[in-house]
Amino acid sequence: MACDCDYILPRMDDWEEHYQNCSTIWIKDHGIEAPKNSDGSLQLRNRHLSTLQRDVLYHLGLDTENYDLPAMFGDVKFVCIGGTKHRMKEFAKYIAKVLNIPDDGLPNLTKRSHRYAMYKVGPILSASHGIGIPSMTVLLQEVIKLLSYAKAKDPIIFRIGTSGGLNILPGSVVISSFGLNGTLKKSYDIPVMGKIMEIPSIFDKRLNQELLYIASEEKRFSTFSGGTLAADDFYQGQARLDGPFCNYTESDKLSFLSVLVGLGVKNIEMEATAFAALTREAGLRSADVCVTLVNRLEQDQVTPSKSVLLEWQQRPMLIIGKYISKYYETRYKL
Ligand SMILES: O=P(O)(O)O[C@@H]1C[C@H](O)[C@@H](CO)O1
Ligand SMILES: O=c1cc[nH]c(=O)[nH]1
Repeated sequence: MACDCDYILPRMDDWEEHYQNCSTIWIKDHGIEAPKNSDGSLQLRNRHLSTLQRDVLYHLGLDTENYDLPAMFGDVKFVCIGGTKHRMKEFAKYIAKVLNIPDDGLPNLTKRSHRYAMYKVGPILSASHGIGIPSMTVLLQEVIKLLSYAKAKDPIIFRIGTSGGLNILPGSVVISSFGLNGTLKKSYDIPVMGKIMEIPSIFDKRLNQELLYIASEEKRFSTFSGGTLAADDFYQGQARLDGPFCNYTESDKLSFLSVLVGLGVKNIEMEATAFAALTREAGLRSADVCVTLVNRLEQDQVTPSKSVLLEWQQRPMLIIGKYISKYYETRYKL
């Protein structure tokens, strides 16, 4: 198939075929080669793992000896993660309806660990990750190992989250094009043995554009593509004035937020950098799709009612649900 990497929007029908066949897409989007096996399963680049007789995925409550991971998870094509157990169960129920798959009561597959929640509906895995980068990366790294051991083929992973918006109407959705850390760098910086390891935090451009295209059909709310500040804190880390500590002024806050706007940042949450960085390192295509709960240029507190918040949290689910059903429609011509 001829390579035509610059198309995105008009030819949605052959996207999957194109991804499978065009080896330059990943490199174009990420600047590195995807570490994948020839069958599309993830290749773990850690030679120490081969010395383990069994690998215990401690926080998932699963391991490679007592569970047949290829039989349990080998068919996974899409993984969706998000902060809360409730949201991820709702997503599992929603996607079961969209794909017309019985949901078998949705047992929590991580119940032996009591840490996160994970549900499986056909080829879709839905897992909660808690708040912030450390909690999310533990879940994500164990899911990456799980997908690799299961030999899942070319999986795609989404985060469906909530955030504070910058200059956009609350209830709008942002699909992150890059993650910015608290020092305004496009990287996930993690101390490893006394030194900072920096990993770029740029999202897959093509997936971002496809999701934006799909979201543009939705008329009840607006969706934007833009940068996302991944703060290490909900309060001072996000320039809020309503935390228990604060030694800056409202004008400091507003000038910081306008610096962010000038850098193309559309929203603030607490995971985007690490999510972009680790999925890119793993060769996993990913997108971070978050609804905004508040316009941070106007207020700090999250004040909408519970029912409004729950309705807004369904918006990223709608976009991802449409993407997934489009994937199966185009593949199986449903
Ligand atoms: O996926 P969620 O809604 O948990 O993402 C954001 C970022 C933090 O984890 C949390 C803070 O309220 O919400
Ligand atoms: O303002 C917000 C709202 C949700 N989540 C965040 O991290 N920040």
